Amino acid sequence: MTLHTLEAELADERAHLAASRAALRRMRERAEALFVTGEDVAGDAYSAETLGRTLSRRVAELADNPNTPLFFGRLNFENDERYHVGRRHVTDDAGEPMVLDWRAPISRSFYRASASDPQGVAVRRRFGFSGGELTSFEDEYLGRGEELGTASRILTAEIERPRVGPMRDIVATIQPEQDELVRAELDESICIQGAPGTGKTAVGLHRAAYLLYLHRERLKRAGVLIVGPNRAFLHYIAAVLPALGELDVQQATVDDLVARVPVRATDEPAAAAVKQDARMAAVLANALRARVRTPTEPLMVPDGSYRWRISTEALRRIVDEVRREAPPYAIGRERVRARVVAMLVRQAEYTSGESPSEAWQRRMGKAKPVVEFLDAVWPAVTAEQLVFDVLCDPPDDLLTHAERDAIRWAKPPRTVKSAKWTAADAALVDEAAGLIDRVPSFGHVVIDEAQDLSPMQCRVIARRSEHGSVTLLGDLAQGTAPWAARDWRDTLAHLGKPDARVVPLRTGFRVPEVVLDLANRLLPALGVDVPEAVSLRRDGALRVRQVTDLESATVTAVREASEFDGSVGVIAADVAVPVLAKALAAAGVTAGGPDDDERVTVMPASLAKGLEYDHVIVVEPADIVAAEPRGLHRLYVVLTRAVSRLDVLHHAPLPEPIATQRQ
Ligand SMILES: Nc1ncnc2c1ncn2[C@@H]1O[C@H](COP(=O)(O)OP(=O)(O)OP(=O)(O)O)[C@@H](O)[C@H]1O
Repeated sequence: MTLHTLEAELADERAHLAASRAALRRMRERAEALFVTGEDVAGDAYSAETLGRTLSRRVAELADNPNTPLFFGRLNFENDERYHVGRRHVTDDAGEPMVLDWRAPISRSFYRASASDPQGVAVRRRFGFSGGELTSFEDEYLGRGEELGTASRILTAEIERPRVGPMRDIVATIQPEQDELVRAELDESICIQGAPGTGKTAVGLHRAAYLLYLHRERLKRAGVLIVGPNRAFLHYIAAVLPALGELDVQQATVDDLVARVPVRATDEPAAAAVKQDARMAAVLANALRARVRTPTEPLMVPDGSYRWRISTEALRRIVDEVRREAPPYAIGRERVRARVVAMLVRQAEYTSGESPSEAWQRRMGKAKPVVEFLDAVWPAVTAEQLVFDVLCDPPDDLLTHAERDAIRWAKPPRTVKSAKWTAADAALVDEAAGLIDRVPSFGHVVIDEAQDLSPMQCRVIARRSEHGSVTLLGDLAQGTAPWAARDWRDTLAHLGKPDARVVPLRTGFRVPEVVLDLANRLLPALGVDVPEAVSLRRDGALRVRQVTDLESATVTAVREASEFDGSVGVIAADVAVPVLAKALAAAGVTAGGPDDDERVTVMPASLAKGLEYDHVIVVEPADIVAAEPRGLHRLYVVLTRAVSRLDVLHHAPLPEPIATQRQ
């Protein structure tokens, strides 16, 4: 292409961008006008409110961010059809498409077409932007067998771009192996095993956006949930889905999901290990089942001049039947009540020849002898009470003596209300609540950093995805919890999705090759069978230095790092964080904590999972390793947070696997 035609093409594309922006503005104005008149057209207050909410959401979805390009690609098909591909549909006043949503079926070829399978695409064009300004483009003549693949300059620039602030979407550069996962069917549950920086989180979030686009009504009703390991992580990913126009997604940690009791205590490791074990589900189920008693006497219900009677035998049959049906406990109680009332109805009909009224039936259901009977054979119980009783005196059916001792309350609280629950107790209470009543299920749940979920935490999520599907994201090598998974099949079984496909992702988009080489030296010591990531990035820098004074070396390293663009993360053992933060403050460096959006962050190693910084300064790896039983796994997580440069500062000798060069 000559310079002249190149300039002319750029000018055309810029004109299309401007026209698309104007069209989007008009779409928004129309939505706003509808929003204003919505109240007049809706028949009643309720519909007005629902319509108002839908329209105001629509207005919000059509917001245009001047720094985010409206389109990032173009497809020219062999049949001369031409489409721009972007973050959302934009149509002109006549309803003709100006930009196609990246999730539309036609857009799929933007991600999947290749020289060997052009899918009817003659030319694929990628656009380069700088701050919302269209600055360049790159053409691939797939129809002629030409393709750039990962050699694309625009892809490389996007991957190597300095990071600032929260995570961004990757719609412009989703890779074919990622796209296959993003566009998997709603009914399919998938587990993605990927080394650090292979785009698992990105894929999970884009899959959520894709499914919402394709199954909007169904998922709006049931909901989509993203589960992340902690608040800092949720904060980091929070902007991705709204940037893709998806505002209706709930984000939570497992602790948020089970927050029906306040957490005011922590468990000893031995107690936590037992409480997080899957057997606790059976312990609770057995304890609940044991509350149901076999009726031993007949039931007499006085009713005016009558006195109805149900024999012990008939009552037994009712209770046994409901037991066999095994509904949630509270529903079981109501079923027994309903069947008792049905027997009373039959007796009344037989005696009077008439069907008793519904009011009579309600009255019978609440009659004192009926309630006393229910309280005796199928007593009502709360989830809190059930767990309280189990922890006061753990039953001996499934746990060993030592395990029972580990979880037994040393000093039992006087009442359920005064109990000091731990995080693991909260999951037990949630389990109990799930045994007692039905839990509404989300349509789709994305679970990030899933390798750290305990069996009981998996069950918390399983209850909320029973009628939906899941996308499980994780890396067995990054498992730091005592109960971290060693085999995805176990996690999937606890999640109730044993047949989910386990798919590996291997191409690393974050961590430069030199840094990955260092981190990969830890892999053989981690005891898990996972493939190493292969980095796409040949740039980046690694410095490993032994220093005499860690604090002053950290201050110097932060100053040096601040010379470059992008974020700086100082990661150290949790106990060292206050000391380092103080040293930085004393030196006049502004640094934030996990929840701030400062350019420099001092991050405890235990919260670094899932995050990334352009420049990472790891302080004293030996302390990070020594701080916890799975310290080497933690170090692997920490070393793989760097996007461009990694400084390792140590005073003590480096941990063995990274002290020696790999052969
Ligand atoms: N196709 C892509 N194009 C551009 N950037 C990408 C692509 N895929 C991933 N990235 C970038 O690579 C980085 C790592 O992605 P992400 O956090 O999703 O990886 P991850 O596998 O979840 O990592 P970890 O296991 O460390 O949590 C992010 O900055 C993301 O934007």
